[in-house]
Amino acid sequence: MIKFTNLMNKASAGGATSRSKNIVWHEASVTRADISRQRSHKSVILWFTGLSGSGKSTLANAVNAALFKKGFSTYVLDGDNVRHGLCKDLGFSDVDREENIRRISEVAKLFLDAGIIVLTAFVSPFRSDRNAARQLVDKGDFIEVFCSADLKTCEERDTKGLYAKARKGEIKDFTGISSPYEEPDSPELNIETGSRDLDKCVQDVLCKLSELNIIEE
Ligand SMILES: Nc1ncnc2c1ncn2[C@@H]1O[C@H](COP(=O)(O)OS(=O)(=O)O)[C@@H](OP(=O)(O)O)[C@H]1O
Ligand SMILES: Nc1ncnc2c1ncn2[C@@H]1O[C@H](COP(=O)(O)OP(=O)(O)O)[C@@H](O)[C@H]1O
Repeated sequence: MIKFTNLMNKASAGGATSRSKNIVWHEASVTRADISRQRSHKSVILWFTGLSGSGKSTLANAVNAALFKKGFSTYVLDGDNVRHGLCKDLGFSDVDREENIRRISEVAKLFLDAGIIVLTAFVSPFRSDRNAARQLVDKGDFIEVFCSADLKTCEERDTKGLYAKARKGEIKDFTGISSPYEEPDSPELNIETGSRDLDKCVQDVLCKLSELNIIEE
């Protein structure tokens, strides 16, 4: 299924560009490189994507705890939480999801500039939106972590009872049921969160960070 892009939305995006024409970029006096040197680690965006119930929040928070314990500066941006504040005006139509991911991508980029390892846990079902997030930052700054758990497993877990509601038609546009999930083509990490032990999944992520010289084990 192809994502429906609202033409009105595109038109207002053009308006935003013209509104910002008198705005001048101000260079920071403390740079990301300065922060990185002081903290002895690089910053990066770890972008967890997958179906509801695939294990994004669990894995992102477990990786966060492991990194925090080692003394790294980290932060988790979680879909459910962000939708209580910054994105509380958004629903789950294709257009709203696109705007949700656009805002989160910009916020994640700010965390990157602040020298923080930022872990985002959003369904982010559309390839184009995830690729747009990737394009916002330099090569190597964006690590896509596909939480790979099939629909059957996620539905059996149904930790929030949302699949049952979606099957009964009580929630519309539910990912995997009545709204598509487009799997990543070539994520930096493909983790079998449907079948692999959580501890092993955490190790997979830490190994990747070490291999990429983001952290030193
Ligand atoms: N229609 C529909 N589709 C998918 N998910 C739904 C929906 N309605 C509510 N929820 C709950 O909202 C969480 C997903 O929010 P996200 O911001 O991650 O979604 S998205 O990236 O904008 O697609 C998602 O959280 P997770 O289960 O942690 O993925 C659900 O709890
Ligand atoms: N390897 C794993 N990684 C992450 N979650 C797992 C794993 N194995 C089992 N789970 C379980 O799957 C459920 C996933 O829920 P959650 O993290 O809220 O998913 P999501 O954020 O993708 O909706 C949790 O109950 C978690 O304990």
